[in-house]
Amino acid sequence: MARANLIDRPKSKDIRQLARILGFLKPYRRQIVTASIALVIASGCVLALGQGLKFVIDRGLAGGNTGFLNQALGGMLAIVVVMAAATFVRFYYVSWIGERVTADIRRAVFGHLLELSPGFFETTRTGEVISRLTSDTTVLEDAIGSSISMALRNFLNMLGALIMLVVTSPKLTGLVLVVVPLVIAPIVFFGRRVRKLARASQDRVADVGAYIDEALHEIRTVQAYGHEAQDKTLFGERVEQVFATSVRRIRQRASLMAVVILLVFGAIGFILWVGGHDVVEGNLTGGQLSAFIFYAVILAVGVGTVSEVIGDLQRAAGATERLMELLSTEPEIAAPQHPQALPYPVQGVIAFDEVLFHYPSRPDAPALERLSLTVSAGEKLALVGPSGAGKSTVFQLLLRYYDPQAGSIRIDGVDIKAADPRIVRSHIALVPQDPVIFAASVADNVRYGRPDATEAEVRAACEAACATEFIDRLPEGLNAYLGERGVRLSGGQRQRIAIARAILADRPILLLDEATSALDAASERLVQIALERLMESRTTLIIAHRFATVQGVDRIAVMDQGRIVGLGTHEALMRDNALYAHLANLQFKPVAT
Ligand SMILES: Nc1ncnc2c1ncn2[C@@H]1O[C@H](COP(=O)(O)OP(=O)(O)OP(=O)(O)O)[C@@H](O)[C@H]1O
Repeated sequence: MARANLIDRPKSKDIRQLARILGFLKPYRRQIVTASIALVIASGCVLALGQGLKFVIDRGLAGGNTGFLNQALGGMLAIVVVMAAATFVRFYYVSWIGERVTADIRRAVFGHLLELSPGFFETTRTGEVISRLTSDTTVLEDAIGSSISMALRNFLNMLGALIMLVVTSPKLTGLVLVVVPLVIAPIVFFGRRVRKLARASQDRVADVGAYIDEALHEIRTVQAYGHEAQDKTLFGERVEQVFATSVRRIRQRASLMAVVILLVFGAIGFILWVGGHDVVEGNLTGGQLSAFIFYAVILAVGVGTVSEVIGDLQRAAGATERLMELLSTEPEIAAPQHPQALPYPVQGVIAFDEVLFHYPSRPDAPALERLSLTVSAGEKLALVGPSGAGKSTVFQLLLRYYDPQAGSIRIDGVDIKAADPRIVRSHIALVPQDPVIFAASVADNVRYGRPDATEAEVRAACEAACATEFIDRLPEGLNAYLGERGVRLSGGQRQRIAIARAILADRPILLLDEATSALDAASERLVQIALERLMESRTTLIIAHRFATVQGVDRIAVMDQGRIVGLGTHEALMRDNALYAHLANLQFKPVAT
């Protein structure tokens, strides 16, 4: 699929990709301007310090004039105070912008993901999407909140320092321009190797983590098969790999430090030597030479930093591209420009007319083959059929997760393709086969479809769903926390919560995918009562697995290979429809009493 390729495509390292976040920066113009002003002031102060240094040495020290010395030091102190204040403002605002924009991007991407049709998630690995939302945004946060500003700051410093160097001594500047690259190149080279090895170390550590996770998770199997000794050996090998990789990194790092010291001090010494001759010969003052060294160091630090953060910016460019790609994915199912309204109130008449549909990933296997079916308002219709007949697909299309390739689906006479999918869905309640329970309280789970419902309404819905019986026994009743995926509830209890949710949502159309899992007799009976209450006066489509259900509905549609092959009451179909009779004997569980 095209979308899957899109996800797997290697990402560019082109820094221009970063321009795509400009839209997110726009609302924060004021902060950006403030930070930029602070940045320029701080840079100016750094450069002014060099002049202060010159002044102190030439006028104060060399001149033996303590008055000048006091003045010069006072001036330098003032510059330092301004620089500290400007640095505070710059750091605060730049970091603030980084965090703010990351938060905005996270919200925008997540909000957008929720709008995408289920088809997108079938062809995209969820892990990949999660990683984009978490780690890619963190990479961006680092870039906006530090790397970009570091690059800008050092660039400004470099530029200023270069100008000051030329002003101070054009001859020495020529020398510096030759020496700085010679000093920086090996530092950058070793720096890259160290970083690469650091990443390798992290990967090895991740291997160790994964191994621990597996072994401890499966500790029962490990012990049952007496696998401890092998695990110790295998784990030991991984740990040693981490050690070996780290040692390589440490060696590089130690060399890097030695090289830095040698080169930097060597270069300073060399310039001092050349400049010293100039001072002796009277071409340069001591202060000028000191200022010169000062600016040369700033220039070198600037070059080093910029070349280092370029790697970060490239990473950020890749992250930006991945995030913006998600943002620019168009939902396949969207409301038309002028959506048609459903009549008010919605009666719940459903009509499938010659619907032909195949899933996007399986173009050669139609899931529905020219299916036609009409369900009148308030009718209860059961869908039965062998696995893969297309029963769930009927639900998916009615909820407009996909559009059919041919034919139409209407609700109260309105083609759902012409309506806003959100409005269509707002008239449909879904009770899936495996009820979805969110990690929240009972009340919040029931309120899911109607967040503004009062506590009394929630309780009434729970009562109608025969759920108060167990809810009241939970330590905090309606406010009890249900744990991730509702692990603290039994199957029958989860179903009743899902039913309460649908009762509270109170929508004219109900889609019910009956659970296949066996419940104990008492639970089964309660679920049955709850379901009957839920179905009352609603148009209901049920994927039925229970005998009590097919007996209680108005009509049953028998599906096979995407078609309807029988339609009628249980008795009539038992008599006339061989497939139904066969399925009924095989599938329907007897009613529990
Ligand atoms: N997301 C999907 N992508 C591709 N094919 C799918 C998808 N979902 C279902 N199908 C295919 O479409 C056909 C109809 O599936 P559907 O889930 O509607 O059957 P069903 O009658 O509900 O089956 P069951 O009772 O086992 O749930 C099957 O051949 C199935 O393999």
